[in-house]
Amino acid sequence: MSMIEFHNVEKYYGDFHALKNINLTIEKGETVVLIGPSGSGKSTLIRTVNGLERIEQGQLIVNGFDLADKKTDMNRTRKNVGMVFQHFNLYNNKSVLENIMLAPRVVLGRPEDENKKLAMELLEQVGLVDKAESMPSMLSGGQKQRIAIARSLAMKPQCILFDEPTSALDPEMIDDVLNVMKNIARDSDMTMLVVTHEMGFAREVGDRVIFMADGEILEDDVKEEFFDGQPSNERARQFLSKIIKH
Ligand SMILES: Nc1ncnc2c1ncn2[C@@H]1O[C@H](COP(=O)(O)OP(=O)(O)OP(=O)(O)O)[C@@H](O)[C@H]1O
Repeated sequence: MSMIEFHNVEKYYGDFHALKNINLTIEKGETVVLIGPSGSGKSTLIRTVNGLERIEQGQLIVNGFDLADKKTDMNRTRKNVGMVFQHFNLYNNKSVLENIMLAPRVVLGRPEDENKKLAMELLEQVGLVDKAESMPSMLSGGQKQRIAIARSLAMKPQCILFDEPTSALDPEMIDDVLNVMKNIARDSDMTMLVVTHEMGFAREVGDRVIFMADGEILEDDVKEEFFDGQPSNERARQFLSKIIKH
């Protein structure tokens, strides 16, 4: 069974056609990078995978559950699908440790000692053990994002969605976050779907690169084909030459 399957998916915002005939299969353990110009539908696509956006037509199967089916229990589906946002979305009135422990405690009922042990291990993994008792307001953007990643991992999801995780960060923070993501891609069998403009990340750890424009997927290539060959789509070629130049 694949992790994510889009079959002829359509999504509208009122009259605006945001996703057009999306067909896409992502296998378990794959790291897929989604790129494209602003407004092309990348966020919309990624947000359909954990039900933050509902689809109007077609079929979207995530870990065996059909998200277009109103009877599907979205809470159950979401347990398996983590998400990391551009703006971190930490709970500002809770400590770093509490941010990481909250969902596993409430949603999974994980026992407190086991929950804390895993949270500390994850803090170690993202290099922030010394911040366990800090409040989010005391952290830099890069540190907040690494905590947001640890919080997502604490649910032990099978799939994790990243929506421009480094776009809101100062340049010197970006590598710390990308390195955490690279380690996850290398060391875990988690499926990762990543919207990013960081082509170094895509080249290094992506398995596939998908290019979207105007709500459509115009390219879906293994990364060697995308970067070392030339994307066959003209718009993808232009986009790539523009972002690689900058
Ligand atoms: N809730 C909404 N209501 C109406 N239109 C929306 C809504 N969300 C997104 N859109 C529109 O859908 C289109 C796709 O938006 P989306 O955020 O998915 O693009 P994107 O490729 O992620 O862009 P960016 O790189 O700028 O984040 C845009 O034209 C946007 O204005």
